[in-house]
Amino acid sequence: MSIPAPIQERADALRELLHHHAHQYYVLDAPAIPDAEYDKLFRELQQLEEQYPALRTPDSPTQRVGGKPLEGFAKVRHRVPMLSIRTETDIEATGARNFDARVRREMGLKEGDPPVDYVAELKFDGLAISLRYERGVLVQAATRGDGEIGEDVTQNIRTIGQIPLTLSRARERAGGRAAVPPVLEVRGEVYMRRDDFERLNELQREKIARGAKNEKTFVNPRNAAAGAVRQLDPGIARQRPLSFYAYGWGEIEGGPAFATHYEVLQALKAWGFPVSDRTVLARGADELVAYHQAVGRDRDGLPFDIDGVVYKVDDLALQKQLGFVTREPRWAVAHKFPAQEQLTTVESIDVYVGRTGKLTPVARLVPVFVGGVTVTNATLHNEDEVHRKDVRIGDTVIVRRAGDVIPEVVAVVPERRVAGAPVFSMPAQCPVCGSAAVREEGEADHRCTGGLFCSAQRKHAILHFAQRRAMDIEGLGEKLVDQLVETGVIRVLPDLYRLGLQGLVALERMGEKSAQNLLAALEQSKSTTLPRFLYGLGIRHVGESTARDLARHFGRLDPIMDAGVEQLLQVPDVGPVVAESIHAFFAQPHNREVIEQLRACGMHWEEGAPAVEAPRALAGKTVVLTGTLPTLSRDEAKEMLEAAGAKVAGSVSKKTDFVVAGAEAGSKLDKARELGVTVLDEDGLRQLLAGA
Ligand SMILES: NC(=O)c1ccc[n+]([C@@H]2O[C@H](COP(=O)([O-])OP(=O)(O)OC[C@H]3O[C@@H](n4cnc5c(N)ncnc54)[C@H](O)[C@@H]3O)[C@@H](O)[C@H]2O)c1
Ligand SMILES: [Zn+2]
Repeated sequence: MSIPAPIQERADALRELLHHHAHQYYVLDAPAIPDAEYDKLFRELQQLEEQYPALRTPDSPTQRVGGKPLEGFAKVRHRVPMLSIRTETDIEATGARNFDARVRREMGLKEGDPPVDYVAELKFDGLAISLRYERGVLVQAATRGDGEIGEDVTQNIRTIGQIPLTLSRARERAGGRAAVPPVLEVRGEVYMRRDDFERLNELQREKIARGAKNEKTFVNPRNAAAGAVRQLDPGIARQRPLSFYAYGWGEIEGGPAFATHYEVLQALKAWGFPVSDRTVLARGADELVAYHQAVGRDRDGLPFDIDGVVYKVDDLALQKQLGFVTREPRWAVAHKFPAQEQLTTVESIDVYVGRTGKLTPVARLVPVFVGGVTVTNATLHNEDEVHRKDVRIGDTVIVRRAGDVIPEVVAVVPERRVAGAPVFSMPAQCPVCGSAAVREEGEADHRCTGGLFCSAQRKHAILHFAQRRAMDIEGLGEKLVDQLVETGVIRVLPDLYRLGLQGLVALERMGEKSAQNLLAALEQSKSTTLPRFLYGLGIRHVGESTARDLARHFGRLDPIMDAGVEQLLQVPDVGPVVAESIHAFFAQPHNREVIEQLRACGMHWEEGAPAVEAPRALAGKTVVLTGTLPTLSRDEAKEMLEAAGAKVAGSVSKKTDFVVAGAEAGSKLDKARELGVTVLDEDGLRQLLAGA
């Protein structure tokens, strides 16, 4: 049959594309598209080749396993090849039934003949490894590579705690039948748990934030695991938390004879390998279907990623009889679940304002089915994340949803970017209320500064204002605030003081008595103190003690509202971050308006004169600490001294006023004596401070 030119062209294009992506995935551990996308292209080529067998070339991706070994690793020739597994459609039930039907046909079983026994296993999403033990000792670990030749990764694999370096002979000694064979190749999956993965990426993000070059975050646990195993530097591999499950074997020489796959797995367990407790015996297609469904239900709750389940014929003689096709055994099949990563398009990048005023960029997506649910948006965390991933409107992106983790944009597919797509920037104003949005130094998040006015923060602001340590409005709890805000009764804080009995009684679950009590509490709250009022405003970084300091320093509210950063810095314990935050808050006209309205509602407090700072007892004194004090730590002593106004210095000089010396004080004490500086012990220090 001759091949039509367009078909030939498409097949060539697919082969090239698949080669490219296989190289990215297997060799570089840097997949550029999600597996689901790769599988789609793969199936398309497979179908063309089935239709036109002449298209099938030995180097076609459909005829080969994995990728070439990476330069830099020694090569290992597998004595028993490491194969791939045929994937059944991910449509419910049919995957298992098709497989069972095929096996029965191959074996010449008829309807009414007994069901076939299978082992059902999880399909771990990691990296296949072959572990070679000679006389019970791990001598070599190799990746699958192209199935024939893998990479020697023994050094890296040795760092994985779950992989035994020597096989357990406990059973053997106990006279069990699981005597350790002189040669044993164990095959299994190296993977990374989801929590380990999240932690690793968190660390990576911190490193990048601190300016580390050549560091990156990982797209998914599989990618992180593969990257760690195929790492030329075992020092780095050691820092990556990896886990392992055994599910098969290669060469076995000597040792006990096994009749079934399941028996071998039990022996592997006895020799010290982790074997998943979700590995079960299943009889016939029905039990496979039930297994697929049960695992599908539990998938999100597993601590690691799986991309499906694997069914294997249990009887080893039958396995042999069924044999292999080019790259896959006929006695096993993978039955996949909906992919946890998919491609979709970013329709817009919106900025969401949280209840505490935090701005979060969110990608609105063309709806996509991923990890078993339809996802329409994904968090982009913060400005730096958007820039690091360089996500832009119109981009094709990989979205991941695994476990209960919220969907995330893991990467952009750069080749599919629309020309001229603008770089994303965070808005300078809060998209909800229009107040200035600021990002403090050393912080990743932008925040809305319109805390009192912003409707996104309304509930939070009211609850904060009402709490015991602020306005102390008894009876104004979370449920009531929700109701008041959601029904539109309260739009801004001062609306609280405009509540009437009738309006309140009209609310759900509000009796007349509690309404009266609330009104009384509100009335009472009008008479307050300046520190409570300041604290109640919910200015970022202004806790109760800063509110007290501000009130004491300025005496009245107006000068605080009008203070510049420099003036705010005069307040004890107010540093640049706090000063900026206070200044930004009062710079918002909306916030000032709300404060004016509150005053107009009758909110009042006693105002006083600005405090004259009482001079602190050790102001201007320089103190040096040396040696170990009996009860105070160095930090505690330093803190106490600084609170009393002293400067704590690192070395003794003529300018030193006191040296506080503990046990094992060294040269600093000698120097102090030499210069005639007063030396104190811990008691002396306490007396000095007490006098302060
Ligand atoms: N995103 C990309 O660009 C890209 C490129 C190439 C391949 N891929 C992905 O890689 C996979 C290709 O398939 P493959 O040939 O590597 O084989 P496979 O992953 O479909 O199946 C074989 C592998 O399954 C693993 N496995 C997990 N649990 C197992 C168990 N209980 N028993 C036996 N094996 C188990 C082993 O590592 C084995 O090598 C596909 O999922 C494909 O989407 C993606
Ligand atoms: Zn706002």
